[in-house]
Amino acid sequence: MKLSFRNNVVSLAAETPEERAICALLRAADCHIFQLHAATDRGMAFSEIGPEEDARRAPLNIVQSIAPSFAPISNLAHTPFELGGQHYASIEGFWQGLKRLDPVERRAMAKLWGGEAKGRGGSVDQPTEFVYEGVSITAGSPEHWALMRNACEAKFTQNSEAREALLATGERWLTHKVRRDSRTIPGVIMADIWMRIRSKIQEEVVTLR
Ligand SMILES: Nc1nc(O)c(N)c(N[C@@H]2O[C@H](COP(=O)(O)O)[C@@H](O)[C@H]2O)n1
Repeated sequence: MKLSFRNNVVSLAAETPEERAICALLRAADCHIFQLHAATDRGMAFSEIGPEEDARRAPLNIVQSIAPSFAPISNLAHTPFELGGQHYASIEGFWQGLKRLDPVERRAMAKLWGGEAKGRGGSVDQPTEFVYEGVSITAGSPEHWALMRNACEAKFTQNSEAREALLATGERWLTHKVRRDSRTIPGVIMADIWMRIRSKIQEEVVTLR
């Protein structure tokens, strides 16, 4: 094995068939992070930490423009689900519909997703009080957030693509930082909802094994 250290890069070149076999095995860990153990000048060892993204444990900011593998987590994504006997095309369609007091308009919002749901919803202010399933709710209250949590639970339970995307975030911290934070569902509350649902689904997966 030839060993060199130049420009902060440790290079190892296989010379024997055995060493080439080890290199072939390590191809599965291409781009993974390894920790260097070099306590003496006789040799060294590298222990695997894991894939780069997981190893760095960088928080993931869940927004519509995130990498496609995580995009179904976004509230704007087209992730059909049902709640209270009603069909919704996205969480955003559900959430923005709560701003409409007219049931026909609320149902129309339920069919939307993406920028259209966000844009049409943003064109009206959230009334301070609104009624959902016969219950009067104060905008921006924990009861309002509970509606978001219920809708997200329905989405991640019923929509396998969204559930797999959420599980694929592993243990990473989730955030929801957007240009202008919502006054009714602040980003920290939204991210907390996703992480709590993720923990619940992870526990269910473990119990099913
Ligand atoms: N800019 C932007 N990108 C995304 O990917 C988003 N999910 C959001 N925000 C969503 O908008 C809703 C709150 O809107 P209001 O403050 O009630 O108008 C909520 O679903 C956020 O996730 N923004």
